[in-house]
Amino acid sequence: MIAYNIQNLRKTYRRQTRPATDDITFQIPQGEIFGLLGDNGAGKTTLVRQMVNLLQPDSGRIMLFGKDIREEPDYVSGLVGYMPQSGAALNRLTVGEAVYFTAHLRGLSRSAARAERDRLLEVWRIEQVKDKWSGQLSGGQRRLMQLAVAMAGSPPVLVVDEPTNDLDPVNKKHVWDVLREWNTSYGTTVVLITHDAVEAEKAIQRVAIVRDGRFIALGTPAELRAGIALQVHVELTFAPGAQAELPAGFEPRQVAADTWSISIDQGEVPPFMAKLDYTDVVDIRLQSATLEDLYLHYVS
Ligand SMILES: Nc1ncnc2c1ncn2[C@@H]1O[C@H](COP(=O)(O)OP(=O)(O)OP(=O)(O)O)[C@@H](O)[C@H]1O
Repeated sequence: MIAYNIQNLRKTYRRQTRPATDDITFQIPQGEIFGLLGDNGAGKTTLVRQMVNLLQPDSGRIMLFGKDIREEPDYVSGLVGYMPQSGAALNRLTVGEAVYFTAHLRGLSRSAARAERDRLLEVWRIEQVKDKWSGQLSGGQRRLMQLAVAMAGSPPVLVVDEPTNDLDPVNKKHVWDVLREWNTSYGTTVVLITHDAVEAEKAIQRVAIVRDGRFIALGTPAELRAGIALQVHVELTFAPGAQAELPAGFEPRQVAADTWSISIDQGEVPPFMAKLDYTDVVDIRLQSATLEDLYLHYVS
C-alpha cells in the first residue's frame, strides 16, 4: 500500500520568483521511514507543509492512502501526526492537556486518551512537566512534548520536521530509537526532515536530497552510494607508542594518539591492505561512505 503518492508538486511563495518546491514527484510506501535532507532553504519544510495540508500547492496532487488530501478538510489530521519545526499553537495548554486533547480529537475515548497521555509522557520522559504550561518549557522539553502530541492516538503516519533540534545527545538518540521502535512495532510510516545525517542513517530506509526545490537524489543510502564513486575510510589503530608504519603514496590523517584514517577509492583497498605492515596494528576498521558523505557529495 502506498501511503503518500505525490505528483508534480509546485509551489512559489508570493512575491518570490523561484519555486520553493519545483515539480516534485515521489511515493512513500506504507511502513517506510523516509528522510528529507538538504541545505537551509532547500524547500523541505515547504514540501512537508503541503503534505499535511497546511499549505496549498500551486499545482500538482497529493494522494494519501489513495485519496486526494484536498477532498476532505479533516482527512489528513485524522491520519497524520505532524510535528512542525517550531510552533506556539499549544502555548495555552499544559503538556498533559495537549497530549490528552490531541488523542481525544483523534478518536480515543476520554479514558483511552488519558491512558495514551500517560504512556506518551513516559515514552518521552516528560512526566515531571505534565502540569506545566507548554509555553514555560525549555526548548528540549518542548520538542519532546511536540513529539508526544504528534504521536497521540497512534496515527498511521508521522511527519516530523527536525525532530532532534534542541535536544541533548541522550534525547537525540532516544528520538531515533523511539521512531524506529514505532515503525517496527506499529508499522508507522515516518517522514522526517533532518540535518543529523550521521544519526539518521541508522533509522532512514530511503532518503531524498533536496536542493532548490527539487530532488537531486532519491533512493536507499545503498543505492545512492552505488551511484557515485565515493571513498572508503580505513581507520588503523597501532599499539600505544608504536611507530605508525603506513604504505607510501597514501595521505593518512591522525585522528587520535595512535589512530590514523585514510580515505581511498574502493579499488585501492586491496593493494593498500597488501602493502600494510601489520606488526603493530591492533585494530582496522573499514567504513564505506556514510549518509553524511553522500549528502555532502550531492549538495556541494
Ligand atoms: N512564507 C514564505 N514566504 C516567502 N518565502 C518563503 C516562505 N517560507 C519559505 N520561503 C522560502 O522558500 C524557500 C524554501 O524554504 P523552506 O523553509 O521550505 O526550506 P527548508 O529546506 O525547510 O530550510 P531549513 O533547512 O533552513 O529549515 C526558501 O528560499 C525560503 O526563503
